[in-house]
Amino acid sequence: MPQSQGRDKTTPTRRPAAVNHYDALHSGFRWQVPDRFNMAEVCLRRWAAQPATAASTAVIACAAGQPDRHHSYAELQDQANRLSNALAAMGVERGDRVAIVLPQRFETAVAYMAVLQMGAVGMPLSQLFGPEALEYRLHDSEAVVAICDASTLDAVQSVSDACPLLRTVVAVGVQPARAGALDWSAVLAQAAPDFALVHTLADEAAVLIYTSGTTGNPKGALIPHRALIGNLTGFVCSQNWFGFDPFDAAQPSQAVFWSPADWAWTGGLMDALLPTLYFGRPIVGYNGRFSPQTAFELLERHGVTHSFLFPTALKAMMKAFPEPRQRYTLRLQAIMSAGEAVGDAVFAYCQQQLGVTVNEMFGQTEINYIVGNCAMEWGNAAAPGRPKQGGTPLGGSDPRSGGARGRTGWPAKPGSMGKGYPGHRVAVIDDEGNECPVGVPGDVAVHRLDVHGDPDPIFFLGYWKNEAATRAKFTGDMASSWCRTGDMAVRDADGYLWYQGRADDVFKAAGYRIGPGEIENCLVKHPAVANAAVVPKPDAERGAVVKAYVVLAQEYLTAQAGRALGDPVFEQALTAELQAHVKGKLAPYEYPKEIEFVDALPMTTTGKVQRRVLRLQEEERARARA
Ligand SMILES: Nc1ncnc2c1ncn2[C@@H]1O[C@H](COP(=O)(O)OP(=O)(O)OP(=O)(O)O)[C@@H](O)[C@H]1O
Repeated sequence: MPQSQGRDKTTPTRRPAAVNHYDALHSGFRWQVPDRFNMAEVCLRRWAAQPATAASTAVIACAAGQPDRHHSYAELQDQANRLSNALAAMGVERGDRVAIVLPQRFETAVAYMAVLQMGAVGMPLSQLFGPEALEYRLHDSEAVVAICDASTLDAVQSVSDACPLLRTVVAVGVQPARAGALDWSAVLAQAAPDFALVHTLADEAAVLIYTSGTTGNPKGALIPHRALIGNLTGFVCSQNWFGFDPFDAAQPSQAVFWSPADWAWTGGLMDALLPTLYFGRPIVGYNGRFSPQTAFELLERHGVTHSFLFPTALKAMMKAFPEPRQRYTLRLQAIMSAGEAVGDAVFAYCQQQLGVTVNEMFGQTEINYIVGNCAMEWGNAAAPGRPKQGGTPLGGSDPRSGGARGRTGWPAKPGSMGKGYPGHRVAVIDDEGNECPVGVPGDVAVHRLDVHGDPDPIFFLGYWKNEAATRAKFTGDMASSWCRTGDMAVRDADGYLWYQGRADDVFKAAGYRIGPGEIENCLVKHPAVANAAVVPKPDAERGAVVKAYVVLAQEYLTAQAGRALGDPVFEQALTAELQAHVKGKLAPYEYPKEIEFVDALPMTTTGKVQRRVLRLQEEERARARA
């Protein structure tokens, strides 16, 4: 699997002439987006319909202290059909929002497939959300049904009165059944096992995903079915992403996928769960808390070959297990990382300690998979344990044909987030919407039309009930203009983008533009530092000075023999050491004039540092000082 008979004709299959470099990949690529397209058709129905693939594993469900459970594509389809029928009986119609408030478990995959195949709109909500966050999203989205489990039922029920349109709550695995909630097993047992998929328009809404709220109030981004097609060049261009040519029936894959990214987040849903099912492979779903040890245990136990590991997870793994292969046997072939800048410390760790060139990706909920590296070097002997690969479906020389070996994509530059993936016209633009010259920072933007003038399918449909915010995202007419990401980058002479920070996080100190990412990355390279966040501290003379909030690595603290945080001598010495460390590596004006040691940084549920919270704290403190 995947088999040729299961291959859908809707995805980017065109092979340009054999080429060996980025420009040709880019210009040779044409989108093929059908009028009608449903994510559940390509992620599930085509596999479940074929005897050869129906019995293969779709989800490996794991939870601490419980045996692993393998669920096949056939089982996934059967359960999804039953749930679709049940939801229809509850009055759910095409276009209605269904909240899926579940962790990584088999039923979560069932819920998405059921909702998608009936043309309703899935709304992922994290199990980590408290009542306030849930109420905001359930109310704003006007969801009619919420599907929960024991980890989320109380919180959802506590706000259901405040969400008058929420008619039904379904509870997975909650025994005894709770008043006011329908029991999942009973609901599915009573429902019919056949369901006819709704052939949605490619442009029709599939999921409503609220952004993580790193920079402000979360906005609901409405994502159409076609966005999965838009993501595909990213998936297949990512370095050895699926470890096989997904369009080559003669090369069955052994790829196994796992990501700690919550399936309720764009990264977990659109970059892990759905693409794994799209390629007919098994995904490990771990229902439990992330820890570096759990991560390595899962990678080893399931022989995970492909993982989306966001930078916060990788940093924690790097600090806890600097040499993991001394303890764990890993089969990793590909790591994608996104959500925050990867930085060269983590990049080096992946290459040297995990044996994989990390493929950094950049995107956002609204336009998900737009920039990245494509470091495929077919027949690359430097990558231990990596099987021989097929050619990229987007073109490129194929080593099996005896043609030229070497790069088919574009190699990763450590610290850079890569180039625009084929099919997406990506640029760095200024305030007026003009492309910035090489080396000049600007806003990363994607054009609605690709290099051929065809609409790029990756785009969201707009923000839910927020036309003003939708319009503000574009430089002009929504159908034919640039869409700003709100993230700053510079482009180098080779066309690689170097992340500078969110427009909101970049600040000026003593007249210099400071992008926090570079300084944070430098701090994390010091063995004492587990994580860091850099923000401006208001300063009467210089406007602002660079301030770093630092979380120390547990291993470092343990080795300090009695010296600890709170001891001013220890803190002063360490501050001076960290300042010298940054001064030795970056521009003189970039070193943090002030360092504050903290136990933890404010994070979103998706594992991103909320610099905004720290910045506001600094502003408040400055007001109090004045
Ligand atoms: N490779 C990367 N390097 C640096 N930052 C990245 C990278 N990939 C993604 N990001 C950051 O993540 C953002 C996308 O995250 P997401 O869509 O989850 O919402 P959010 O921006 O965190 O939430 P909100 O819009 O509510 O503040 C990007 O805009 C960018 O700031």
